[in-house]
Amino acid sequence: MDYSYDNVVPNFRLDGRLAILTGGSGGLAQVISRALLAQGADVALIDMNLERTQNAAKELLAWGHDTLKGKHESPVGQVSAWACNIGDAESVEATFTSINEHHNNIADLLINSAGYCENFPAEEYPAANAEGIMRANGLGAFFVSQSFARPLIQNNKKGLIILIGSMSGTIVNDPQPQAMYNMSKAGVIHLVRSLACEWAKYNIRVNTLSPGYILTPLTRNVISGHSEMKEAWESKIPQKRMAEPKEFVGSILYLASDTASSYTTGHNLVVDGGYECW
Ligand SMILES: NC(=O)c1ccc[n+]([C@@H]2O[C@H](COP(=O)([O-])OP(=O)(O)OC[C@H]3O[C@@H](n4cnc5c(N)ncnc54)[C@H](O)[C@@H]3O)[C@@H](O)[C@H]2O)c1
Ligand SMILES: OC[C@@H](O)C(O)[C@H](O)CO
Repeated sequence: MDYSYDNVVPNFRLDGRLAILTGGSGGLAQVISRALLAQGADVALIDMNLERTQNAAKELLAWGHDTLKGKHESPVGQVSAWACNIGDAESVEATFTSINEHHNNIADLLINSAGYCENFPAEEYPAANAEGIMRANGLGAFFVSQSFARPLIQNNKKGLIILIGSMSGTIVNDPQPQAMYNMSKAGVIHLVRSLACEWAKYNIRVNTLSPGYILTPLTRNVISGHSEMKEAWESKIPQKRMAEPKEFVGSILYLASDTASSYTTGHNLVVDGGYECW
């Protein structure tokens, strides 16, 4: 047995890696992107609106230069910003090709954080909305995985995909009605299992990170003006509070690390303050 330091202690550095982070100007992405940069990765942010994404990229890089100076020997990574609707397969393919060309690398870490939630009673859910959310949250997760994996497979390079699911993929939230969001996230969790099995032979690991309630713009939309909603949610969480985005960084770095999670694929890592236990 090799008991050398490197064989025993996992390494969470991401030097030389090119990470693509969708939903790149969103609440969860703001902290995940900083963690990726801090660990040495180059980061390409994708979101719907170019200006917002460019602003997020500027803030990220400024944070990197202010905060990471002297923290590690490697220089602060490159950051880029891209506008793309992940529900549009052609646009996803073109964007991923441009990202790899721009960074002169093949992206080997994908974190799909793009997504949204909306509330309609199931019997009144408009068909166009149902299609829209399934396209973004469900098909979008598939399209970004395809465009990420193709060049890796062609170039025989290993890679890691983390699709952000939700506890809504395995439980039904209460009291807000969100059948299509729940269906989309259940789809993501099983998509991950399918891709993990198909792509293990290419050295591409695929996992889901499923958060519980996090304080971000997504949930603020739901609870703004409805403090009773937040109270109802928190009463059902054993830890009795919503999460902060920073509480997901450890899980992301665990799944992204080749040494810490080399034997983890097809997994749904639920981080929910204990919500699913009750
Ligand atoms: N906030 C929570 O409580 C919570 C809990 C569980 C899971 N999640 C999931 O975490 C992820 C991040 O959510 P967040 O809380 O940061 O929300 P957020 O609204 O702050 O960020 C989501 C981002 O995704 C982008 N986006 C939406 N549809 C897109 C599309 N079709 N193409 C490209 N970008 C798109 C939005 O513009 C937004 O910037 C989502 O997938 C969400 O479903 C959130
Ligand atoms: O289940 C937690 C999240 O997916 C999300 O915050 C919620 O479902 C929004 O209503």
